[in-house]
Amino acid sequence: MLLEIEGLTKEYTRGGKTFPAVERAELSVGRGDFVSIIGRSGSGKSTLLNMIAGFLPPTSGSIKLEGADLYALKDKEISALRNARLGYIPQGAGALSNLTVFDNIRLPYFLSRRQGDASGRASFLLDEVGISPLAGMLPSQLSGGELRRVLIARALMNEPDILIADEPTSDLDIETTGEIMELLARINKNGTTVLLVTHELDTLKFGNRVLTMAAGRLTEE
Ligand SMILES: Nc1ncnc2c1ncn2[C@@H]1O[C@H](COP(=O)(O)OP(=O)(O)OP(=O)(O)O)[C@@H](O)[C@H]1O
Repeated sequence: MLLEIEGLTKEYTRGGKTFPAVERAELSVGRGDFVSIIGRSGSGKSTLLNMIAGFLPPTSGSIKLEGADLYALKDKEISALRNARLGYIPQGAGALSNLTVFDNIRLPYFLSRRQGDASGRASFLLDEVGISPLAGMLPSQLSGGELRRVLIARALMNEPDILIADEPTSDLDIETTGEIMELLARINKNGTTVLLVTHELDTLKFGNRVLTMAAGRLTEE
């Protein structure tokens, strides 16, 4: 199994009270899956994704990537593994404002790997996500949909095993949302596993599995 989540719990303490933002979540994701997780604001979706992406240690439970327990690793090893094997598309903006589109896309490559043709791969990805003419622009010169494409290309730079997207269309209009979702579906068809968090029902049809998050509990339809 590519990704195996067992008994995953994250508790927060606020105002002297401890509560589970994610409670005993179970999820197995195989290669080639396109998994959508839908839930209302505050249901625990970002908390779950942040744990999967290696940013947030769980209170209990485990996350295994091809059998290797993520949080048994040291922080540095988690960062290296994230950079090499997980493509993370953050919510909202997320591109570095002083770098061009091209350099934003190449960035993950220079954070760890030093072999191969980074520029060639970045050019290929620019074309793949349909923004080749924008290579030399700065993020501030792009529309929301174009910026989203930059973040998708950047997440694909190191050929990740799994692409993780946190509400990638929440700030986009209906038409642009459709285009971005079709792009994600095509990337999935080409072999990349996708894990998407959303609160929009319309985006569910693009995946092959749907789970619901409600008050920290994850259930499959
Ligand atoms: N650092 C924190 N400390 C305490 N409580 C937190 C913290 N982060 C999130 N929470 C709470 O945990 C719950 C789950 O939050 P989370 O952000 O995971 O939900 P979400 O489903 O992603 O919401 P949204 O769609 O609005 O981003 C919420 O009640 C939230 O207020």
